[in-house]
Amino acid sequence: MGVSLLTLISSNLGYPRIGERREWKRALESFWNGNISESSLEETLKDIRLLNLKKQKEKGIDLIPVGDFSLYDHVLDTAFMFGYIPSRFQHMEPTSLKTYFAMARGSDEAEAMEMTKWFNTNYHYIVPELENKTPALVKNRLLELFQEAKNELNIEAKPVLLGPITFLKLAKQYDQHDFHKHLSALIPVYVQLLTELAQAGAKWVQIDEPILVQELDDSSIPLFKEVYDAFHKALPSLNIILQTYFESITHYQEIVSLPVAAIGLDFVHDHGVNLSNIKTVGFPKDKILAAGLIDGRNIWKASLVSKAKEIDDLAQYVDIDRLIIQPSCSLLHVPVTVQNEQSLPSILKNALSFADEKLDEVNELAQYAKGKRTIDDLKQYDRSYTDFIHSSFRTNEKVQEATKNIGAYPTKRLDYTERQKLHKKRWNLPILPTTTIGSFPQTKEIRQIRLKWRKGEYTNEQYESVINNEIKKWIDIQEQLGLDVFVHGEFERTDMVEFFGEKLNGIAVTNNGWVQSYGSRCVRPPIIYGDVAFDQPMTVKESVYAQSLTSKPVKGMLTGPVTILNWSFVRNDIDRISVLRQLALAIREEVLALEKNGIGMIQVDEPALREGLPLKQSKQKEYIEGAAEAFKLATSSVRPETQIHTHMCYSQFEDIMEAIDNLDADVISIESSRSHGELVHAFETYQYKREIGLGVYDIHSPRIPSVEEMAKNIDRALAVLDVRQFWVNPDCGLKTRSVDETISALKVMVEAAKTYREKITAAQI
Ligand SMILES: CN1c2c(nc(N)[nH]c2=O)NC[C@@H]1CNc1ccc(C(=O)N[C@@H](CCC(=O)N[C@@H](CCC(=O)N[C@@H](CCC(=O)O)C(=O)O)C(=O)O)C(=O)O)cc1
Ligand SMILES: N[C@@H](CCS)C(=O)O
Ligand SMILES: [Zn+2]
Repeated sequence: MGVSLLTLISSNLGYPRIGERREWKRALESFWNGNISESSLEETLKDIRLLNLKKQKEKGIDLIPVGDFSLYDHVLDTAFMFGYIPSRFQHMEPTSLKTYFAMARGSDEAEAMEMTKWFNTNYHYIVPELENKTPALVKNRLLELFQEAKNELNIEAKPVLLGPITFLKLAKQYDQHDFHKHLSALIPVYVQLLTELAQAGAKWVQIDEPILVQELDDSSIPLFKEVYDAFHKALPSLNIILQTYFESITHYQEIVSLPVAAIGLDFVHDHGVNLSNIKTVGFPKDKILAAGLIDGRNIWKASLVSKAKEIDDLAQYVDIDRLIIQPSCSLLHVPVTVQNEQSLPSILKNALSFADEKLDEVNELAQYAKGKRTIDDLKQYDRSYTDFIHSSFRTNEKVQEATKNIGAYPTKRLDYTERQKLHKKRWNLPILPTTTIGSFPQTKEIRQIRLKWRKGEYTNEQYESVINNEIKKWIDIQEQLGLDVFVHGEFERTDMVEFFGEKLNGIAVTNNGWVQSYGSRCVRPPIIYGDVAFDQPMTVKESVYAQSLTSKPVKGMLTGPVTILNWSFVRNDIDRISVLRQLALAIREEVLALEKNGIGMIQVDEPALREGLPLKQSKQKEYIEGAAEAFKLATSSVRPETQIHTHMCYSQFEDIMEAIDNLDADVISIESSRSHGELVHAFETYQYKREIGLGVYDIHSPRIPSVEEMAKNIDRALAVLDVRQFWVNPDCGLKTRSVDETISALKVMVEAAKTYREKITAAQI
């Protein structure tokens, strides 16, 4: 250690994989569809990877990451590289792309691995399954990527890899008591990997241990010591950056004392705690501080003047030549560049900073730290954001007034058990009612017609008639399938959040602000830039039309306020709870409009509720209360006869059962099949009394599950839930599936429910 940086000063933690125009997604999907060969895929991906590296170099970044690029997910890459291939894929070739994609997406023979949220983000990772395997360095992909950067672009890159403790903490299919055994097996494999990198000339390696920002118990700390002592002992001259992000680290003193060259801390999302620790405890003189100063999670321009002051502040505790300036986390969570946005008002556009612009900000600050920029220079940069903040087009006084008087909106409904009686009488559904989550396939044809409509090549009437035809087609399909509660199919929506972002006042949407969500799937998070207000009904037309076609109940389908908040880029000049309340009041109006127009079941989706949970337990209660308040604000104004549904997916719910109960929804559907029944255990201890559908099949995989598989999932659920409270539904919406896959899988689902009903009726006789 004791490294001196000399001229080195700026770094990046990770760059978006998807390409400026989602070239990455298109290549992957073409390969999966059999339209391009493996070598053609590799070639396109290499081009994207090199372009990304080149851009970062041109932006003056000194430490450019490699290994952040992935063909699907970086956690899966880590598992794959170390040979953690679940037994159900063991018959496949361990290094082939086919095996890798089968693990991620499932195959005809084997279910996909579980996918869940990456900390508190809308990015999803594949959960490693250890199954008592002994790890080995099957293929050193980091070495290949390091050499590629060196040979092709003469870049001495910084390999980035997930640290062993975070990797194991995120993994499953092993006994927690064996944690240390698995860690001991992994350490030499990491050492081998690092040794090969060092031998190839790598001077810097970034090891991500984001688990350090969670409230780890004291017993975890010696594990970090064991790991990083081992790395240091084996490779004393390799500069390891121990990188954390998304919050402040716990056990500050112990962590900054670990034998690594640099500690990477987030100074944006740490609530001031990292800085305060530096000030009160100090920062080791022999270490480098990799300071995450530019927000990697939001899209507003930074105030470089304020950031420069933060650097000055840090420089009182850490020598300026021991500072690395960098974003707070990987830029995977923001779109590539503002340059390609043509439709935003210029005052808003000028206030935005995506990945490329953030790297410019990092570079500007690095120049400042080197004495090559003055505060006056930085003031120029800050002007456009200041203009935006002070502009009046963002303000809606009526909305501000309403949120100040939030107590005036009652949130208490008639008791759930009383409501349930009314609902049973109103709909008289069979036991184990079958339904779906909302969306049906968004086919290429629908998307292309939407594109034409947006370009003015289709009139509003033509577009609406296409959507209505789809609705009608799928109402008929649902009748034929024999489902009990229908949906209209969400064909008019690009995305469940973006759609509402487009319709509500105070929110802007982008043309090209894509961010990877899972696999090749991307989202364009809306930008909440001003006071949010309901303008006019957003979903009534389609729901009413669908309901007019059938005597079965059709669920109205909305996205809840918490999810809109968590899946958007949110203004940072007022607190999030105020924005949440504004959203809740806007959705409340839509709920009332649906009810007024005869829709009796209204589903308000909150899949992002768990995701917004603060990483620190101490802050979770406040968030949960705010989220429940917002959901109730949005949904409680309806008559007792109206049934409120909600839906959640992609998360662990075991620890928030009470919070889910507190939403006071009548029916909830939760994703559960991909976690192979783990959620079901929560109901052994938590007495959940409301109606509930635990997803009986995984919608991410093209595979059609058998009646037996679905029946197994129903069995599992009914072991802990009363048959009268259970609904049968898929895990999530079906927008990503093909028409054939959807119909085939739903046929099986309805058959599984019917078989079960008959079994129960026979048993009762
Ligand atoms: C439930 N999920 C969601 C999350 N976050 C959200 N914001 N929304 C969600 O639904 N987080 C958790 C999960 C993640 N799940 C998904 C599932 C599916 C997708 C997905 O399919 N994304 C699409 C993009 C969707 C979209 O906006 N489509 C536009 C078309 C845009 C486009 O590509 N246009 C083309 C022309 C049309 C064509 O040829 O296809 C073009 O411009 O060139 C639309 O429908 O109009 C994706 O493609 O990745 C995401 C998250
Ligand atoms: N209603 C939405 C929920 C996704 S989480 C859908 O079905 O796509
Ligand atoms: Zn879902």
